Amino acid sequence: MNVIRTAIGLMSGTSMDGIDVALLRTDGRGFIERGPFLGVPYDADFRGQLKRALELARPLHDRNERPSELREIELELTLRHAAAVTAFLERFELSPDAVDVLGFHGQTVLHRPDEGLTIQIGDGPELARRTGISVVYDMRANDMVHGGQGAPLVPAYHAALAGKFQQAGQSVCFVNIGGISNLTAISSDGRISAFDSGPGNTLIDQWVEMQTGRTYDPGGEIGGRGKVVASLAERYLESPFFRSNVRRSLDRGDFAPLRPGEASLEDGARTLAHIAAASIIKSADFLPETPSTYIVCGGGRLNRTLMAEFSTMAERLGSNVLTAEETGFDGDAMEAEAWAYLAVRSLDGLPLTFPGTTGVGAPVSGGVLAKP
Ligand SMILES: Nc1ncnc2c1ncn2[C@@H]1O[C@H](COP(=O)(O)OP(=O)(O)OP(=O)(O)O)[C@@H](O)[C@H]1O
Ligand SMILES: CC(=O)N[C@H]1[C@@H]2OC[C@@H](O2)[C@@H](O)[C@@H]1O[C@H](C)C(=O)O
Repeated sequence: MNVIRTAIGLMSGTSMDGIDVALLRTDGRGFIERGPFLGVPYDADFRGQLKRALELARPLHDRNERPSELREIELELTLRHAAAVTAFLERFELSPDAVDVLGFHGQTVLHRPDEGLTIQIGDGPELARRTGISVVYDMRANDMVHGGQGAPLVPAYHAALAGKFQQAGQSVCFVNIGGISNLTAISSDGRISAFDSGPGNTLIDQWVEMQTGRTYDPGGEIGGRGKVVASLAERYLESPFFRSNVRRSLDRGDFAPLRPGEASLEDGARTLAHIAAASIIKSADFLPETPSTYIVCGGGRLNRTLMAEFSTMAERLGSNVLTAEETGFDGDAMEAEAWAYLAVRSLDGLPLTFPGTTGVGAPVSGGVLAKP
């Protein structure tokens, strides 16, 4: 009999906009009962500390190494996650005793799959002590030890959600448009193909923040007033990343930001939205079949300019584009839900990654358990 557990997933992603908190009741297999979600934004000062953490991590070669300043940021990140859990429990009137496990992603500060190196800061034992709840953390490392890319990990959860579409004989592709975008395609006969597909919001965010101080393009309104600069789009879309047969997982800094003066604010935002959309379509060429339906989650689904570009390109190829909400999901919550799901799978020693998701040689579990 599979044990159903109550799990809370904690995701702090490459956009560094805050902590996503989501509750799931699941057996880590086919039983999934989604619970509430809470987004806890970071203030500008801590976002600055996280960006500093990326700089501090750059010279590292050992995933456990923590120079003192990086260790301080890691502790602050951990305390903020503990506070987010407390706020979540209070908001939804839940006792810590009602929660079996926290799935704790932490913050990726360095990701070099070619070197078999990925570093997420976040102190799992400290989070367990602070919350009184068991924590599964460090879920990417074991995949890399076994030759995988260490990312993406949400595909195991997407595959569990796709069941209702498979029954209809449809091929469906989940698209997470986060800082980086990633795809999980489930073919009509159930085969999973997943990989990072290119820059998502991160180039748009960096461009808008550099020009206006705002951290993103709300609704894609700025881009909506611009036009695509073809020469800039070609520069990004000609990247070897889109031609390689090896699907590499990406780090936030793998695509250089636009430089000041290369375009007007509006044209730059529009061009980068176009690049984010075109990246998905170009990467989808590596899927075994063109998806009948794309289901878009992640913050990028709220950029109407990006979504209009993507819908036009996808529909030209005969695919339908829906947002997570149009298919009964919560596009903001899915990554945190996935981390709750993966934490339960980790407790049962079930695989988190597969040859079709990270390129790992064989299905492998992962994660480290810290008890309070
Ligand atoms: N209302 C909005 N309009 C336009 N864009 C938005 C809106 N809300 C969020 N975004 C975009 O979504 C981003 C956050 O998305 P999300 O939380 O999915 O990224 P992430 O999880 O940090 O990234 P990753 O999945 O790469 O780790 C923001 O940085 C912003 O670019
Ligand atoms: C190393 C790392 O943190 N990668 C992230 C990033 O953000 C999106 C994409 O690249 C994805 O591969 C991954 O996160 C999601 C949650 C994943 O592992 O599925």
